[in-house]
Amino acid sequence: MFLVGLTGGIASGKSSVIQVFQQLGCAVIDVDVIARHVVQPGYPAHRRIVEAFGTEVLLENGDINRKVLGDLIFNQPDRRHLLNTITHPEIRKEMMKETFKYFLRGSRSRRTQPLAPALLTSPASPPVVQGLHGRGSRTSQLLGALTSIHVQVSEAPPAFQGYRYVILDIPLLFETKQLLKYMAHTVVVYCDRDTQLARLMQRNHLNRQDAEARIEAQLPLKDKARMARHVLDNSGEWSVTKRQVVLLHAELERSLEYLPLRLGVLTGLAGLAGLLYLLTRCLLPSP
Ligand SMILES: Nc1ncnc2c1ncn2[C@@H]1O[C@H](COP(=O)(O)OP(=O)(O)OP(=O)(O)O)[C@@H](O)[C@H]1O
Repeated sequence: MFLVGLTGGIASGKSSVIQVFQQLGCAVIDVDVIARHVVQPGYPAHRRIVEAFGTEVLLENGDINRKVLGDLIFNQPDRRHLLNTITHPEIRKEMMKETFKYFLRGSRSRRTQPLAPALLTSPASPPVVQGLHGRGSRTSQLLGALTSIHVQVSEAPPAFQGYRYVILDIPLLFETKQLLKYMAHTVVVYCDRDTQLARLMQRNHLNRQDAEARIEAQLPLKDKARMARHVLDNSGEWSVTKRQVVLLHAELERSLEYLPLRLGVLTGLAGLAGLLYLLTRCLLPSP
């Protein structure tokens, strides 16, 4: 199994893309959900945050008041660093736990493939995607090859159990960089700025100025796209984005990067079984 970090910008389409991966049967971990989970009352990070920042960061029900905490660390690098040193190890631990659960669970990806057939029967020929760094022409070639790739996705023999890769949805993957080293692949859900602005204004009912301020507060999406190994260009029609997701899923499924960990675990288990066998033979009296 290997990890795939997925990120993007505000309203660039991350949640929409994640939904497609889920429909394809992929394992997805939302790191934002984990970050909220580990600071709940009763967890070590909650206690340490209260020790470090005082009870004024608490709501009446004992939950962390994220707004107050956010204001406290705003423009305060030392305090932000302190908060990160409290939360990041807990987030990492939880993330690894969730990943391990997926490692143990069987794959649903061979059984649930509702999206790909729908895409294949779509009568519309896919428009050319104008991606970054000349990706547009390559993307359209790949889109043309979708049919053969789909066959590989859906008809691959059930030669393995467990997920080959897990997607981690990490909004600040490139900003904090903390989790980058664990990712075998990085994916950015990109869309051009005008489209991002229009979608953000529409979705959040914002005026242009407020929407622009929110976009400006983030690392530019173009920079994130340059740092990523894969870019899903969501500037165009949704059907085009869905096809890109199917292609990327097929590429990741074909990758052999899942093998080292699986072989390592299998070798470890075999070694353990051998050891137990030898111990039993030595300790039990022979008949
Ligand atoms: N290709 C598309 N065509 C039209 N609308 C789209 C497309 N992709 C996404 N949208 C719309 O744009 C909005 C933003 O998408 P989405 O919520 O998936 O983005 P996000 O990156 O998860 O946003 P955030 O991080 O701000 O929560 C939504 O209203 C969604 O329906």
